[in-house]
Amino acid sequence: MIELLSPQGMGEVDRASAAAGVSGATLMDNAGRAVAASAQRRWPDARRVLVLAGPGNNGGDGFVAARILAERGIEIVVAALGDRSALRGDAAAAASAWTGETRDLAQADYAWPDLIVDALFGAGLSRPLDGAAAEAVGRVNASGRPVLAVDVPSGLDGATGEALGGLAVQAAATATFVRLKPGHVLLPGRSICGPVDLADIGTPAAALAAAKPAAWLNRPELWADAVPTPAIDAHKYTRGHVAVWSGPALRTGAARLAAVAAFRAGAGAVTIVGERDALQVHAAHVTAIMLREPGEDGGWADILKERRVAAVAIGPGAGVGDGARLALAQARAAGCATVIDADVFSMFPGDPEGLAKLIATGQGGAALTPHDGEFARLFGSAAPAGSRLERATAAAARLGAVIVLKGPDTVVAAPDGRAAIADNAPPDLATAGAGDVLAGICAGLMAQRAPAFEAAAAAVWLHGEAAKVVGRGLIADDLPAALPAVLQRL
Ligand SMILES: NC(=O)C1=CN([C@@H]2O[C@H](COP(=O)(O)OP(=O)(O)OC[C@H]3O[C@@H](n4cnc5c(N)ncnc54)[C@H](O)[C@@H]3O)[C@@H](O)[C@H]2O)[C@@H](O)CC1
Ligand SMILES: [K+]
Repeated sequence: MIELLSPQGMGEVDRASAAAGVSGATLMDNAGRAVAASAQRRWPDARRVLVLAGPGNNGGDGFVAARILAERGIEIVVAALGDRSALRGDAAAAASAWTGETRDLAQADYAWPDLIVDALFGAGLSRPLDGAAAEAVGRVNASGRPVLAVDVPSGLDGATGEALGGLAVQAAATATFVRLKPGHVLLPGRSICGPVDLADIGTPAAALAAAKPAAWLNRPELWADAVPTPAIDAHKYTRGHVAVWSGPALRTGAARLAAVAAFRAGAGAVTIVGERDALQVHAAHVTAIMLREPGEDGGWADILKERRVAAVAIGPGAGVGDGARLALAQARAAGCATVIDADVFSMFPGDPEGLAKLIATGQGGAALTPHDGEFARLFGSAAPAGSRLERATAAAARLGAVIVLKGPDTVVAAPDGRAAIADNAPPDLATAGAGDVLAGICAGLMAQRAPAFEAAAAAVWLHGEAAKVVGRGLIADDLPAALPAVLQRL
């Protein structure tokens, strides 16, 4: 499992390393060597390297990398921010061990190098860049030279993936240590970092053991054990029955996309429930999917109970009428796992507590799948602040449900604080109906008894992989049909 550690957590690990017998100087030496290795692996032909060294330990890593690369015959100039005598501790020692050319940052020649190593600021960045640092970053970005960033590109907040004050070095690659940070994965950070090399720098296991991950990268190792494969004696209802609530006749597409996706994700049976005129439209499109009127068989609540519905998807094309609201309440009361999307968020504008109360009436797992706009609508003026990771985590705790904050870096967060960030969604997924498919996959997995967090994380990953199978020209209708190829690979 790929853990993400906050920059603050990383600092604690570094301090615990010293207590466990591995000094900061050793870690810095290993970090600088890792930077030199990345530089030579990625830019084997670089003969002239400009190292920008800042006033803290990130700069210290830069001085070590400068020394190692110079020992290997590469021409190095270090351009340092601030006075060398102001350096402290390990960074001061690393700077003293560097005997080659050093100039003031303002004197750096950006036309000279084949490669720039950015060791201005790392985890210690505490405010937007200004003055000489800001000017240097502007010149680096205008230089057209490739940049290898040390730990994080200077200006980028490793916790949030945001450039503080909107200014950060644009790296061609980033060399980081021990663990990825959320800012390497969340956008725009992921784009600002380029590909990230992760190096072990000899951190003792005891120092890492106490570190609580800020999140995980959304990969199958995180949820594969919780996503079932059908048992040999399975029949359609034991595999899991999904009911999808449909809106009116002229808005049936979203519910149908969700229903087909739930089926492809492994539900044994899928029923679309809606008014007769809507079902007539569905009937022209679906075959194995069952169609029921909410009034039939004694009503929606009875369908849920008698047909042993395990999971309900409600929201895609649902409309905001009383019918959908009642259907949601009855799904919760019936103990169904519930995926809540789209129109449901418009039923509770600025009233997340109202939705939380309704969710709490049932025992089934619940996953909410808003995009940023729906998230804002649901939370109104009391929306949680911070990065997408922080907002999703806070929202999950407030709602007592899993939150899937959709976007190119979808965050899945659980009320207990676990979170997963996806980095596998191609831009082709920015297409109408893709969210309905995601809700359906999630419901299909929850119907198979996957817990809400694992089901949601798996759904997000499968959705991204299915989109990659289709590639350019993708429309949402293609996604369910691409799922078998992805499921086969698991
Ligand atoms: N033992 C350790 O702690 C290790 C740390 N490592 C490196 O150390 C880095 C963290 O070092 P530090 O905590 O010293 O932090 P940084 O080197 O990122 O920067 C800290 C310094 O910059 C100043 N500063 C912060 N924001 C500023 C701004 N906007 N403008 C001007 N000055 C600003 C701070 O006051 C401080 O002097 C990591 O990113 C990593 O590269 C590695 O050497 C591995 C071991
Ligand atoms: K840096």
